[in-house]
Amino acid sequence: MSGNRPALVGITGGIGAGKSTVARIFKTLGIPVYDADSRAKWLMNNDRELKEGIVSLFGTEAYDHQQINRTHIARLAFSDQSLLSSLNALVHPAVAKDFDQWAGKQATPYVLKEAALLFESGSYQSLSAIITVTADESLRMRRVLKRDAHRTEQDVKKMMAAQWAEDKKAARSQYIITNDESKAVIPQVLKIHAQLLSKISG
Ligand SMILES: CC(C)(COP(=O)(O)OP(=O)(O)OC[C@H]1O[C@@H](n2cnc3c(N)ncnc32)[C@H](O)[C@@H]1O)[C@@H](O)C(=O)NCCC(=O)NCCS
Ligand SMILES: Nc1ncnc2c1ncn2[C@@H]1O[C@H](COP(=O)(O)OP(=O)(O)OP(=O)(O)O)[C@@H](O)[C@H]1O
Repeated sequence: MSGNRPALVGITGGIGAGKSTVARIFKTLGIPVYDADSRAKWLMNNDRELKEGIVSLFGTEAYDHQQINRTHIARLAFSDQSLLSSLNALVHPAVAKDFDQWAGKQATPYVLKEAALLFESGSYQSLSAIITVTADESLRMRRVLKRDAHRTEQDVKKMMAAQWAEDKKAARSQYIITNDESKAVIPQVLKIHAQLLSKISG
């Protein structure tokens, strides 16, 4: 993990695990964070080629006043595995390219790519290390239902079914952060931050 560009570190975890919450702590340490969910949406709203691909998959209803219709796309994609794979095949390469450009502009020892699907999308292969944030499924479900009033338990179950199980992600990760409210999170972040800095400088 050396060179002029920052080392690329992924932070992942299932829906509701607390990736964004943990990533915010890294941000307070000065580490730039690329938020794949929100960049994906920005690209889906602004990249002409991507927009055309999405309309061809989901129809003109995919956009409402030039903005992606998230409810429409989520309802269809999370109920149809092949449609979800086609959506992923359009969006993930665009996000990978955007991340690469973004990372090239950062000047810190490492940057974080925050994404729910680092393993599933294969993008882990271009990263030096992966941090997985874990919490059990029932806690994740409770958190998401509390955070996202528009989602039902059924909606969240479908999203979970489209993601790898946490233990499978954790087994392939270099660092694990337990975010199940049994263990303080900040000390775990500080330890990993120090380990990453030492690995990069050494
Ligand atoms: C279906 C969409 C429009 C729903 O938008 P919405 O604002 O309701 O949800 P949001 O994007 O915030 O996602 C919430 C969570 O759902 C899960 N999720 C999102 N996309 C996917 C996916 N393709 N497969 C599995 N889980 C997913 C993640 O845990 C994510 O953090 C949106 O999630 C989307 O476009 N997904 C496909 C693109 C993608 O894979 N984005 C993820 C980052 S690359
Ligand atoms: N340790 C914690 N204690 C209490 N609430 C928490 C904790 N960690 C996360 N949360 C809450 O749980 C919800 C989910 O967390 P967060 O949005 O960080 O998860 P995420 O993994 O980024 O989810 P998604 O995959 O949906 O983007 C948020 O409302 C957040 O405030």
